[in-house]
Amino acid sequence: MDKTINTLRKEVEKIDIKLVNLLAKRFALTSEIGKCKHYLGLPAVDKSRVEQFLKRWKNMAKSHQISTECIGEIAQKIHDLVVANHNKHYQLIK
Ligand SMILES: O=C(O)C(=O)C[C@]1(C(=O)O)C=C[C@@H](O)C=C1
Repeated sequence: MDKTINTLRKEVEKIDIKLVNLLAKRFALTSEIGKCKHYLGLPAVDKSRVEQFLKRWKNMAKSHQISTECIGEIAQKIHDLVVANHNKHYQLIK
């Protein structure tokens, strides 16, 4: 049993590393988007893109049979962090 829990934890840790690496890549890309928005005079939030983003995440949650509410909260948090970063670094229009 001890061996099982340790093996499972090792797998979880590997996934955590992948998740954080992917998040770092996503934040780097959205930061570039923030720079583009600054030069193009666009606002930090793009409502239609947020809706698509949340819908995409929730659909993926459904296909994996995991909570759409939980995935929606994670997606919303990521979006809010991106918008905060856009506003902090690029002072985009509201
Ligand atoms: O695509 C953009 O315009 C972004 O700034 C990226 C992003 C996202 O994290 O996916 C964040 C803020 C916008 O409201 C929409 C989408």
